[in-house]
Amino acid sequence: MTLWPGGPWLGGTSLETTNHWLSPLQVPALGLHVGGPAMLASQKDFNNAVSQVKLLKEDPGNEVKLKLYALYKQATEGPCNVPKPGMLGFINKTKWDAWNALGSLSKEAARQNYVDLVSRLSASSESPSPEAPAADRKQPESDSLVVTSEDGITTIRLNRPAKKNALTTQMYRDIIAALQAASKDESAITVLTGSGDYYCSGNDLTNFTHLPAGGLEEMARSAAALLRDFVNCFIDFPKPLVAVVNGPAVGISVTILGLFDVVYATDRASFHTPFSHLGQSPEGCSSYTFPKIMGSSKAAEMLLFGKKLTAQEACAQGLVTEVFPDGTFQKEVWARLKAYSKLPPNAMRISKQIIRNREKEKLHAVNAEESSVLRERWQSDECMNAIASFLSRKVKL
Ligand SMILES: CCCCCC/C=C/C(=O)SCCNC(=O)CCNC(=O)[C@H](O)C(C)(C)COP(=O)(O)OP(=O)(O)OC[C@H]1O[C@@H](n2cnc3c(N)ncnc32)[C@H](O)[C@@H]1OP(=O)(O)O
Repeated sequence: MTLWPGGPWLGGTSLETTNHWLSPLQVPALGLHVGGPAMLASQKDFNNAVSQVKLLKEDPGNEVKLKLYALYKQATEGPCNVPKPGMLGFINKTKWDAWNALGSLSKEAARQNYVDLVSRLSASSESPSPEAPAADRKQPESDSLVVTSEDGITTIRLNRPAKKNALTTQMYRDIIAALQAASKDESAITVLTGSGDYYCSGNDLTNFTHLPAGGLEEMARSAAALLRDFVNCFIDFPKPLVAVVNGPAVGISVTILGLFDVVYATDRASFHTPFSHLGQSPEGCSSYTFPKIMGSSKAAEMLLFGKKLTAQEACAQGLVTEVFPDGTFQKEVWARLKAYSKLPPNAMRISKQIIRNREKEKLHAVNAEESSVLRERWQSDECMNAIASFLSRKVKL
């Protein structure tokens, strides 16, 4: 919805009664000037600003347009003096509210505030956008992650195919940075996928071999903190997040799927969470999301006994949205995502917000608990022995 559908931003309005709930003293809280006439803009400055506003390259958004409207009315007509529109005149009522909220701000101060606001808008529309597509922003520290932005989709690609896209500590950090950037860029949808035949083989087990000066205890502490930050980014990610599961998925790459909005998988994919085999315990909020998604006994079979699911089974249990034949997987999935990326981005964000907000507090609490349990597990003999077995090539999952 736009507040000025099809018309000029500063279109007129017919309004009724006054209702001042925002006093002039509260106006500075909105970043508005209430100072004396000595520092105020001239009528000419104001007229220039009115012309300049029509030349802005970018639509400043409804909130700013509303502020501009209110200041313009205050500067040209003084305090709101027209009747408040009825409930059905929603747009006019919103505009009236904005004007009326300026209370008894003087015409001169309103003029100055209008000029200041337009000058800030002009400056920011001329400088490069801070929300450039991810492809134009700082790339990850290593080649193991590739971030691109195209057709309204930011794609975060795990790119370590020789190691089945196992996640190094640097990759966790780079994914965090990529998600933070994607949450602010211009794309409508964000995708996580993998290069090569695997989606991801989970945590790189050699992460546990780089012991810091503080020893095992310090390693476990810092890994738990990183894990918690990593999962928090998925919990809080504000846009539609889609997993394009291009092959088998193991460990944390499976558990975080419960935090994605949509999961598309090739029929070659499998889903494996061998935590008990590794002397570890679930993470990625799966101890909460999996029982919710698939029921407690199916979740237990995966999370306690490490049952590996085929793509079809994962789909039947609700972890995967849809399975595609491997031969047409990429073509079908990207065509669909391109179409979805054309949907109104704000509507998608808001819908996600409504769905996620109800759960956010719980998810953060679960993440904190899972990370702290793992911190202990990583220092256990069971875990150390399992990792040593993998690294000495005795065990493959
Ligand atoms: C900040 C810390 C947060 C921690 C969060 C907690 C996360 C928990 C988990 O994710 S638990 C799951 C951990 N993952 C695994 O246990 C998988 C281990 N890998 C395997 O079992 C197998 O490699 C396989 C089944 C994934 C694939 O088998 P295969 O097709 O036979 O390939 P290779 O084994 O020959 O693998 C090729 C190459 O990649 C190396 N590699 C694969 N996965 C990992 C891994 N997870 N960690 C380290 N290295 C991995 C493998 O060693 C081979 O390397 P090489 O060619 O021999 O140098």
